[in-house]
Amino acid sequence: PDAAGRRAALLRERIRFHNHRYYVLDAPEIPDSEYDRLFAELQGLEARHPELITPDSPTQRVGAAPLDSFAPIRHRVPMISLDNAMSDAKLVEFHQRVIKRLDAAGETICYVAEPKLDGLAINLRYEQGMLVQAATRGDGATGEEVTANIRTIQSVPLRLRESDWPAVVEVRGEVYMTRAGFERLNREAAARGERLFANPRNAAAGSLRQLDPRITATRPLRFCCYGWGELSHVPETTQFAMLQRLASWGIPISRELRQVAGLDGCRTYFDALQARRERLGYDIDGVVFKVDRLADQVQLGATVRHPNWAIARKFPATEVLTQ
Ligand SMILES: NC(=O)n1nc(-c2ccco2)nc1N
Repeated sequence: PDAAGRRAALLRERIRFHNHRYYVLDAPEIPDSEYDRLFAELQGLEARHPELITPDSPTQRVGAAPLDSFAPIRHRVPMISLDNAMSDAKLVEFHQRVIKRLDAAGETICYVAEPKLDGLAINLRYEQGMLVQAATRGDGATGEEVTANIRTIQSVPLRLRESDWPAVVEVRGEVYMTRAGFERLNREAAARGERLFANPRNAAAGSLRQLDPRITATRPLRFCCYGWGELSHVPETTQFAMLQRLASWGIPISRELRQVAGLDGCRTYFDALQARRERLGYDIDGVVFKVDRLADQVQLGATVRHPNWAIARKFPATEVLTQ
């Protein structure tokens, strides 16, 4: 490609790097003014040479035409939901079932622990490293295609970093809104005399359900990965290592992700997150524990409704007193 093509490719790569630093790592390396200059230069170059525009260009995040409806998408791997443990006794029962099914009496099971985000579950499909499709969970078997809306979320990479990813990578995670983003959104809606959202989860769901991606683009949505769907091959042997790999490809994962040892490790993590619940900056309704070894997950399998290798240890419902 000629000089303009090379310059466009360089700008895309540098803007993608700085987007990752800012939106995924929350650790920008350059001031906003320099970022804006790079972005404006790429926009100018693409305006003069439209043939240089690529689907993964950072300028292609805001969709144009609104849709009439969302297309149905059948999940290659069903998106099943977590079973809930509403008490410590139920967590003990879950752990004892794991021990029994793995015939692991006397062994210490390693679990992966993370906050249970209160948003909505999404599947992101990447082919050859490019984001090609995004779908809601729906009923677990069939969801709705929301690709244009998901592309407006800055923390969702349009193209995976590195090049050691499998040909097909389906990323699963939660689209959510921080409390600060939710409160700013409602302040702006109130100033315009519009209806307010009841909570961040409804605001996130409502923003993704917009047929016009230009509206979604104005909403402060975030994405956090917690797992995966179809993978052409699985390059790691544990849940924790697999999530670190997804993070190396530019996918945001929870900074609260931890490996914990056995039932006591789960209890300690649960108590710690419950104590910090109000200071996280985003709504969680519990913590999730998953058996770390993928071979154990396969051996434990799943029922029609839930995996046998994961549990959501929920917080007691808080009494919300409506004024
Ligand atoms: N909502 C949430 O934070 N989830 N949901 C899962 C999940 C759902 C099915 C398997 O894993 N994991 C986490 N952290």
